[in-house]
Amino acid sequence: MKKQILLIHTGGTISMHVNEESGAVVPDVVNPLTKESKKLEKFAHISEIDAFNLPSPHMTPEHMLQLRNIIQAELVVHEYDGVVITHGTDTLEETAYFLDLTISTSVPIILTGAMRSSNEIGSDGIYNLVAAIRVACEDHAHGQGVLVVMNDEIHAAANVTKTSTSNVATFQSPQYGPIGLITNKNIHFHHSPVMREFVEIDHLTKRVAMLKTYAGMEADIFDAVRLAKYDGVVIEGLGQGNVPPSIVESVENLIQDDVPVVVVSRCFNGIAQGVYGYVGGGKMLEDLGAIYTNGINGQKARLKLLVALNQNDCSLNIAEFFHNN
Ligand SMILES: NC(=O)C[C@H](N)C(=O)O
Repeated sequence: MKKQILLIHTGGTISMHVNEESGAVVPDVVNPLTKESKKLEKFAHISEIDAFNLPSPHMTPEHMLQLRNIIQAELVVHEYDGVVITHGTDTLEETAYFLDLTISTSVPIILTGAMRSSNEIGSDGIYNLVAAIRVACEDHAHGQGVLVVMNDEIHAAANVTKTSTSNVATFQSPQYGPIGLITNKNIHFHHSPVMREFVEIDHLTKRVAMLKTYAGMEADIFDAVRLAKYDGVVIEGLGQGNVPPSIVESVENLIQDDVPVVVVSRCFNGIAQGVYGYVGGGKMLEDLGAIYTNGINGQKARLKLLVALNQNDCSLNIAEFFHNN
């Protein structure tokens, strides 16, 4: 029997075309994917919702929360076997992770997108969408958390990241690899995320800033963040999570103001940790009260801190929440 899939569109290149006069890739008034319904019905019964039509750099955490609310409400009213979301690829990993942290369901939720718009040669949109629908129909996809399906691979939301500006194989999970792959005939899951996290939120009033460190960084940028009264700060540190000595005092000031400071690495791979005891070394920052975490990238650590700061019941200890992942 055909499965029931909820398909939610949010925009992105998968819903755009190249304007022949200007050569620019632009959003369509009518989503080109709506013309593809017949192709999709071969794989599942599809119910469609046009949530947004946004290039993904226009997505905000508020849109992500709206999307989460749509999904929660739909899953209460209908017995869907899976949910597929089309999304721009620039911030797709952020929406995927936000939904992963804030929706508690075993129903598969799959995000997909395209690197080439609907009328470009080698357009990958409809191909990825069909693959995502096939994965959403799979029994093995249940209970795996939010997944990203692109270019014949299945990735867990916490690990996946966009690695190339334009290559169709852009989505990779540097630490752990994909959790499954898709062939013409089959969907192969070969491992599962070991843990799931869930935070109940219904508002986003607290703000989190993220700063990337670099050789010779000066303190004034940090001080501007402190003056702007952000509620939390994520630092993309160097190597294992170290920072230039010039900013140590500013970090200390933030921590003394009770602003949680989470340190990740600007490295593509590996885990930031308090190892070095020199000025600005991770051990020193940890002793000052900076929070280290297990290998999520900066943009995801930022969302995780945002979600933690905006939790409904304040029961979550922020440092523990980061240490556990
Ligand atoms: N391939 C894409 O979808 C990129 C586009 N700029 C977006 O994120 O909306």
